[in-house]
Amino acid sequence: MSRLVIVSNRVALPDRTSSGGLAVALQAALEETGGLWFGWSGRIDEETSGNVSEQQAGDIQYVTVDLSRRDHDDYYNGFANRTLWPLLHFRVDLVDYSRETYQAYRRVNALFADTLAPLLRDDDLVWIHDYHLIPLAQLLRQRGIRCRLGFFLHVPMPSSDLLAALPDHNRLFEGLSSYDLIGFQTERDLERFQDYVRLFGRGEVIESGVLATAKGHRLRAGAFPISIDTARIAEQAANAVGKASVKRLADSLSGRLLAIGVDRLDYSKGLPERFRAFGCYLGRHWEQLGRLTFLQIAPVSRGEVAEYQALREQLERLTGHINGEHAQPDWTPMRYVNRNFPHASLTGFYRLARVGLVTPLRDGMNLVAKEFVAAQDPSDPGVLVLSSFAGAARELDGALLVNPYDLDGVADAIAAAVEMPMEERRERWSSMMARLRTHDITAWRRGYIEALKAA
Ligand SMILES: O=P(O)(O)OC[C@H]1O[C@H](O[C@H]2O[C@H](CO)[C@@H](O)[C@H](O)[C@H]2O)[C@H](O)[C@@H](O)[C@@H]1O
Ligand SMILES: O=c1ccn([C@@H]2O[C@H](COP(=O)(O)OP(=O)(O)O)[C@@H](O)[C@H]2O)c(=O)[nH]1
Repeated sequence: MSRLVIVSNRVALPDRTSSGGLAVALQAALEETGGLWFGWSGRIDEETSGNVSEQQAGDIQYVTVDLSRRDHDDYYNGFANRTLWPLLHFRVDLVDYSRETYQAYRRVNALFADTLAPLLRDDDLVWIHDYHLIPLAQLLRQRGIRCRLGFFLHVPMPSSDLLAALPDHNRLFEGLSSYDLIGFQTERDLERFQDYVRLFGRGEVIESGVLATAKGHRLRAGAFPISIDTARIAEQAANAVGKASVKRLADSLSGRLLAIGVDRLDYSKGLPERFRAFGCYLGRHWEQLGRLTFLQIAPVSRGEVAEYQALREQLERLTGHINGEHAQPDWTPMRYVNRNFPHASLTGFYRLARVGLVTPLRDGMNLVAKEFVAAQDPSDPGVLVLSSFAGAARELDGALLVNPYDLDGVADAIAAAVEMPMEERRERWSSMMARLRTHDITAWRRGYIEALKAA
């Protein structure tokens, strides 16, 4: 059997906590098969990049590389998170491009290729993840690597006119043609990629999912919606009811209903809009005043990047403003927490909630939406209010779908969730849960790996 080698910038090392969906999902996938996980150590060396560390946990071998302060600033904070991240989330207005950070991006990809190449065997299946590592396959091929190389994009693929705004976009996206298979979160992302290949890559779409590049190279692409370990989340949530942190939250509600949001503190998640929509709900639905408390968990993410710092300040102001306007002596409508919680508590929090608020402006998938559903009590499930701009909206048909820019619409959806009769809540939840039971993390991994073997 081939060994699975996963490569990603973010690695969920056994001794670290991280709150991104990629790390959570890949950890679950590797636990089933074992294999090698290669990527950044999460450590910054003041002097140089390239110090390699190894550790083993169960059947998973971790090999990671430290980055220098300069590479971390220019590759991770810079080109990955100030150029590609906003571009791929349709935020051309926030794109900050410089040749210097692009050079650093290529330099770190070359470092990854140099370190990884000697570890690879011919029959390995190498699965490379996300926008940090687009050029890696080309660089590995240049180093004589012949094994199968797959790529998965966790974030959205925007329309080709937006991609074309990136200087040197042809050179960057041409790198994708060295992969045997390119995976996207949704069919819509795949369609937009195919448009780009036709319009700007001078390639051809032979049939859906089979492309010919300008140089005549054939490659495959497909939609593989990522998912969660549904059974494990459901079990964790049921067990979490007895946990002290969950009991404390339940007691603190004093009989009121709970609405919950769980997101990295990122502008793609639509948090200012969500906070304002909650303020709108308090104003528009005064008949429900005092019935619902909103808890937003938002661990700080990419905190060295200016746009993320500005967002944090904006959310602090908004929370103060909304609470100041609507709080009563014995009730604060909004709780805002910048801490990272383990799944053992988080799943219990989801289960306590009547309303799950997942309203990103754009999101590749959004695993929180799926976790919220899987964590519910089948006899008394909560209601998911979900942005139609999250990849998850394509699958979770029992959610109340909203446009996150329509604050009144989101406010009305919150009110509808509060009033929704038990029978309708159960119906909506059952159809979503049925989907998540069959399309779980194992189905995602198997679906992709089978397609990579066949490519
Ligand atoms: O590694 P970080 O910079 O701390 O960021 C965390 C991750 O954020 C993004 O996650 C995406 O992947 C999820 C799983 O497929 C998906 O549900 C979500 O919609 C995406 O935003 C990013 O793409 C990852 O590379 C980061 O590790
Ligand atoms: O305090 C937290 C906040 C988030 N998460 C996890 O981080 C992931 C977030 O993934 P999602 O796809 O929703 O968004 P991303 O952060 O990857 O953009 C989910 O598994 C969450 O349960 C967590 O473990 N603790």
